[in-house]
Amino acid sequence: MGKVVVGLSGGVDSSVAAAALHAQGYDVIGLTLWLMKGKGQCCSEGMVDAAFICEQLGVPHHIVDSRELFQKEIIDYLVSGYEAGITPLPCSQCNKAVKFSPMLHYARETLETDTIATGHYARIRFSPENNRYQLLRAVDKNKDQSYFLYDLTQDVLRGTLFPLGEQTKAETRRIAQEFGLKTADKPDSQDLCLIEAHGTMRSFLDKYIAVSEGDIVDLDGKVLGKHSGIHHYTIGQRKGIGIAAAEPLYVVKLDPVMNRVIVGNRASAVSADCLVGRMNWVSIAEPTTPIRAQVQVRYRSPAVPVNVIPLENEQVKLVFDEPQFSITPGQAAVIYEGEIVLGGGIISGVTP
Ligand SMILES: Nc1ncnc2c1ncn2[C@@H]1O[C@H](COP(=O)(O)OP(=O)(O)OP(=O)(O)O)[C@@H](O)[C@H]1O
Repeated sequence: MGKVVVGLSGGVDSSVAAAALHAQGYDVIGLTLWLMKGKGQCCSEGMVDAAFICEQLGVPHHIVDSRELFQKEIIDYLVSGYEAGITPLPCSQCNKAVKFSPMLHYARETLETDTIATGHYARIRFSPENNRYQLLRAVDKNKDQSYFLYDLTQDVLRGTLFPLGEQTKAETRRIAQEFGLKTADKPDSQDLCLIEAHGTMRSFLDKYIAVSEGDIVDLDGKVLGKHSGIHHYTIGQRKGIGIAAAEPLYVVKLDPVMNRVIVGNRASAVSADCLVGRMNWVSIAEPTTPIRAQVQVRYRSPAVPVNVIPLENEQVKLVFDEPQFSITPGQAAVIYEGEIVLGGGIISGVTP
């Protein structure tokens, strides 16, 4: 069956991915990327649990110190994004720049194999019609992580296995019990790994970004109150604005130049279209004419019907059938056709 390098976080999903491939006859090698200092997944606790799983399976375990890469690609990216008034999405960036490509590189250079695997819930299949590896949603729609994987390249998809893509999370837990894995009852991670390590996004960002008080204003520029730094806010946010008003107020814009948070009613936080940059076309070649599709603008948002208009420089314009609430620069817009991820990119702005 050949050799496969399995990315082990120390959680139940990657443990089951490794155990299942091992049971199928693969030569499994566990690989844990050390991403941050501190306890928790991706950190010291995760490394120890991953080592335990490898010992249980009787397979080698490698640890690669990736803290510098994580700092540069994720922490610096987050901090500069929040300073600039956007709400960056770290997970897709981490998958692309910290996990998949570096893991595949390590597998090729050090372990002499072209195949890696992770415990992500998504599916990959080869389409002979257009000669591309396609990315699909997982069978378990509640666990589907395809949204975070839209930025993977054909080279990475060709070399990647997702052993959990066809099963539900409940089945994964049951299989973990059957294999008697130490991680079988380990709770699911609830949040971003960074947040689990730092408490809240706010406390994480406060370590890096100085408090800088400014005005909260309405759409006409009238000052309604004070904020303690635009990085504490995100588009569409309603709670925690701290201003009494006749109707609920939402954050509709963050202005880093004037250091202002702009708020308005719900109708003003709705957009008919948006621009998306840094597009990566996954399952199809870059289209040259508009296409009909569905788009997901946040991880937990439903996919909604959209016209996708290709523009120059890896950009598209999305025109929603129904205006969408809280389109947030920095988040990913992932374009689907049913189960298939056509492509995705980063929301760069909305048309006022
Ligand atoms: N530090 C790491 N080193 C190597 N692989 C990792 C690491 N963190 C995550 N992965 C891989 O990415 C997959 C998805 O990671 P994610 O952070 O979404 O965790 P998860 O869905 O809770 O999975 P798990 O239960 O395996 O932690 C994991 O199943 C694992 O294969």
